[in-house]
Amino acid sequence: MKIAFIGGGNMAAALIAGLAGKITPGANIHVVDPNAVALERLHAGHGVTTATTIDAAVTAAEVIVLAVKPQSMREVTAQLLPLLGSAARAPLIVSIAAGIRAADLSRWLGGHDAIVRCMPNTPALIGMGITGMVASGGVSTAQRTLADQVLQAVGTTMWLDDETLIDAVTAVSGSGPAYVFYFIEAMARAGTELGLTPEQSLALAKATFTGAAELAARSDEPVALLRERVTSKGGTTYAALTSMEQGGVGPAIAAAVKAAAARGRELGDELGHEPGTAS
Ligand SMILES: NC(=O)C1=CN([C@@H]2O[C@H](COP(=O)(O)OP(=O)(O)OC[C@H]3O[C@@H](n4cnc5c(N)ncnc54)[C@H](OP(=O)(O)O)[C@@H]3O)[C@@H](O)[C@H]2O)C=CC1
Ligand SMILES: O=C(O)[C@@H]1CCC=N1
Repeated sequence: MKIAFIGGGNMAAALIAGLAGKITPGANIHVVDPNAVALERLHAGHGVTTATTIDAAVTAAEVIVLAVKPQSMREVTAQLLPLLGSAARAPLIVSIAAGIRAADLSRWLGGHDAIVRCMPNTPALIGMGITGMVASGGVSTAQRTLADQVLQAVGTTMWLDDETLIDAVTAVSGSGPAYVFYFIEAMARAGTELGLTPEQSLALAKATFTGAAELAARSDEPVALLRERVTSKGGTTYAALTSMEQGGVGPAIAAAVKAAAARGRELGDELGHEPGTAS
């Protein structure tokens, strides 16, 4: 299987680390990015082929992953369009960009509608990603299977029928690793303020997240019950959770997740409209 990546930044690097040598040899992965240093790192690490501009090797691939910032997507599709027209067969386009809608991509790509819009996350780097995915009308069964194979190589996949839900996936699991890291940082900082060394505190916070997340993942019981088992009556956890309730932590997290979803929709509106027209 030949896969091309347009954009070789953070998320592409996480996906390539999970894919190269597993689903396909690194030499079958072609990466385009203007940054020669980033390309050299990917080549040295995974044996991928590289180019600084979109070339024929991109359209020779069965799958083209669009992994640029949403703001770069229009420019990239304009560069891709002439090459797509001369490709021997229509490749599957997989977009991982937040906000950008499949209909806009299809329009920018001259009506090409073999598009899977998906939202992975950076734990893909260690094969523990989760990806929400939606297929547009022109995606064949074989191409859907292909997209699933690619994203399953870096974790689990969840197919959705309704593209608008991708903004919710983005808000929960796409951006989610950052919320977890934020929580780990805050807990570790507090532990240091309580007298632990930074190393001790960080190790405790990280191991607690790993252990609790794994316990929740492996358990059939409700997460609320797992939480209650930690919470001894009148004990320390009760004191902490009461403080969180009083501080509005739950609603603040809900508001943060909704802000991410709203930003996804806003990016789609802002970037999807034709220049010079209202969005
Ligand atoms: N980071 C994450 O956790 C996740 C990101 N995503 C999505 O993935 C996409 C990429 O995000 P991320 O990897 O974080 O961003 P990065 O900025 O790290 O990567 C984007 C890369 O694309 C390059 N680029 C810009 N223009 C072009 C072009 N014309 N042709 C080829 N490459 C180009 C950029 O180069 P330069 O920097 O020189 O402009 C950069 O190296 C975004 O759309 C984002 O929404 C989705 C899920 C999770
Ligand atoms: O922050 C962002 O916009 C991207 C999308 C999901 C994770 N990172």
